[in-house]
Amino acid sequence: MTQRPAVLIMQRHLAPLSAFLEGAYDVYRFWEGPPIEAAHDIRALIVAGEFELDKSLIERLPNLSLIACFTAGYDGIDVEWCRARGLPVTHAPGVNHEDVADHAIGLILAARRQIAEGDRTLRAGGWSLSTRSITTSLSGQRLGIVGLGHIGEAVARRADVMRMNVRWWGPREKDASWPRTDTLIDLAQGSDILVVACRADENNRGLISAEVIEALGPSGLLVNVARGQLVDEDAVIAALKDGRLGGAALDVFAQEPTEAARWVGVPNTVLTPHTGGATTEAVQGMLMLLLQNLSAHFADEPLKTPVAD
Ligand SMILES: NC(=O)c1ccc[n+]([C@@H]2O[C@H](COP(=O)([O-])OP(=O)(O)OC[C@H]3O[C@@H](n4cnc5c(N)ncnc54)[C@H](O)[C@@H]3O)[C@@H](O)[C@H]2O)c1
Ligand SMILES: O=C(O)[C@H](O)CO
Repeated sequence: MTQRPAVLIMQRHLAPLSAFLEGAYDVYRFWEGPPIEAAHDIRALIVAGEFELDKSLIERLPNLSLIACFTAGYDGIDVEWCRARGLPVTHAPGVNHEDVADHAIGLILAARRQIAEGDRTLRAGGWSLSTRSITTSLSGQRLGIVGLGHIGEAVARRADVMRMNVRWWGPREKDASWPRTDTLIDLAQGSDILVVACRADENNRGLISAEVIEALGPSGLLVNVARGQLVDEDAVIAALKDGRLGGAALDVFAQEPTEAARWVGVPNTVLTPHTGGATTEAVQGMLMLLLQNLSAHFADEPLKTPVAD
């Protein structure tokens, strides 16, 4: 009988994948203890791309031949380093972007129309007939998108229907229906709402800097559905506290899970725990790609969705 390939799942929240892998693979789980005995057998790592992948672990697995990333983002993986060791990396592009775009619009609505705050006020008995909050209309708002990839485009399409005025910025010009600004600062200065939707890598850490936040200004809303490391989070908190930034609606954070205490007393924020792409449907699509990549790899066939660059 030929030996089944062994795979190692790195993060505990990916544990449900075991049930789909065990038919074809010997499955190890990192949180159950480093796979010292099985180190020689492990052929693939299964990872969530937002967590830093420990290079020293990779070096301890002599027969590792694939890094299979369950997620769209792969910022935690040093792809060049892996490539230099002949280790291909796969990910799950083009599967969860519509859900993330829905989430971004949800965050914008929650923040601008005070839906989350209204819910809190009502439940605390704060609804009185003597006052009524007046909120901001989304129609006509200038929406800036940082990174016009799968998510950025899906946000732009939704914003068009909602009669917002869309512009975008990214390092490369591309054929798109929406105008691209010359610089990120131009985009921030000319936006009421700035949605961060780009890939995160070592070159764009802190891209949404204090200067960009300043340019967005006291009535601007910052939305981040991409990665926390793209934003100078300390600068965002400071600007929110002293009114230099109007609001922030965030699904991703510098540290995940973010400390609840970090957000106490930070006004005009709507926060969600990195659930933008977490729908049953998207997860099924991501699982499908993971299984296809693994079986292609072990059959010596071309990978379905390798990291392209
Ligand atoms: N919140 C969530 O649950 C969730 C879900 C999926 C993806 N994400 C994150 O969102 C990112 C984008 O996802 P996608 O599916 O749109 O990926 P994508 O590859 O389709 O698009 C990424 C875009 O970023 C652009 N880009 C690269 N570097 C840039 C820079 N320095 N400045 C501006 N733009 C830049 C690229 O040109 C590309 O258009 C992922 O890499 C991931 O980190 C988050
Ligand atoms: O990149 C993704 O697919 C999501 O952020 C989940 O990690």
